[in-house]
Amino acid sequence: MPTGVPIEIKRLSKQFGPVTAVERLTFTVQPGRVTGFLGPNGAGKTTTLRMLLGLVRPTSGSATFAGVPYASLADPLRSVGASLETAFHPGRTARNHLAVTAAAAGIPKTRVDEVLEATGIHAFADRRVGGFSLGMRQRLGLSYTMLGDPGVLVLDEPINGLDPEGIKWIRGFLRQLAAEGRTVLVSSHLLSEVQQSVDDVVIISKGRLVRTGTLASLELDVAPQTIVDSPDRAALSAAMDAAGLSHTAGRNGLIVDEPDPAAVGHAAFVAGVELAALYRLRSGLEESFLALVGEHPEVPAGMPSVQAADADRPEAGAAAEGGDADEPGAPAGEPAPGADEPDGPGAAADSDDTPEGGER
Ligand SMILES: Nc1ncnc2c1ncn2[C@@H]1O[C@H](COP(=O)(O)OP(=O)(O)OP(=O)(O)O)[C@@H](O)[C@H]1O
Repeated sequence: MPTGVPIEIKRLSKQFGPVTAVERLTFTVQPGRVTGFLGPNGAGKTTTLRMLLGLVRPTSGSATFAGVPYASLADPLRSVGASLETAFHPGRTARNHLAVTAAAAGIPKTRVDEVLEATGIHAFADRRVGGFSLGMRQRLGLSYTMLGDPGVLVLDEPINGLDPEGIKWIRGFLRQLAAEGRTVLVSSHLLSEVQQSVDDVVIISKGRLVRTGTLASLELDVAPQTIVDSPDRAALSAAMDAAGLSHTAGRNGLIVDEPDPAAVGHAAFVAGVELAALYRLRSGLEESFLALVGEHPEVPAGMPSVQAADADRPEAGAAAEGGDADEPGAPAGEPAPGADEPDGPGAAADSDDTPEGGER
């Protein structure tokens, strides 16, 4: 069974002329786990992966497999399977594509059928790729990455385009690869897309690292807040101030940085303020992610923001109207808790190389 090695990104930067695509990125991807490499469009994911695979020269820093750059790997196809930039000719069959690559890499022909079986497209092996759906192409891309039975998999948006059944399948597939001890790095611009597949996350925004850690640690970060309202909001605000509870004004009341509605209710009670609503507001993981990458979902005024914020049921005795969630993007949205600053200002890694032309 192939064993994975860590992917090590160290102070990696890439400058394209005036555009800083990646800036001093440092993180490690561990074997035996599925890691989500996340960030909105344009965050620098593809550029990072291209540097990792030796397709783009870094301006500074390094991207290696246990210290070895891709270009120096003794047997790249058997070490690293990558779905980046795999273009399939529409007129050729799936089997033909894989057979050609296998022959060139000295991989036995029998492996072609094995990977087609493993990715569930064996029945379509002799069909032309031009007729494949996006989901079938994704599976073919995965077959390709698996040809050399590599210990490391680098998959660019592999879930994009899959139907619900395909999504369910790939979750199990990725988990199995990690359980076998492989290193599995999966990029996506949506946390919700990979949330059920990944153990760890690396989140980037504008080329910079904003967060690494386990998915569970990100979940813990989703700090609930309390919504409280009163016929006399000014008095309520003063009551919160008096109790030392920081808050901001929302559409449905005050948003208080306190997870326990009882504490908020008590503060109002002490000040003799009548309440009209009191309930807990809990943001979802996706909102936490959006806040981290600086993209707050907008919800039109008056619309229940069900997808933007998942308000807990109003607490007993509260007069909340239908558990209407308040402001979207509710977590305080510290842009980078745990952000890794790999080096200080003026570090050598800051130096800008001359950008190469013609890349991409
Ligand atoms: N060859 C290039 N020349 C100039 N700018 C580039 C080049 N490649 C990428 N960029 C810029 O670098 C930034 C990061 O792009 P990149 O494609 O790495 O982001 P991404 O996170 O992969 O986004 P997406 O999911 O949309 O591909 C963007 O501003 C992009 O326009």
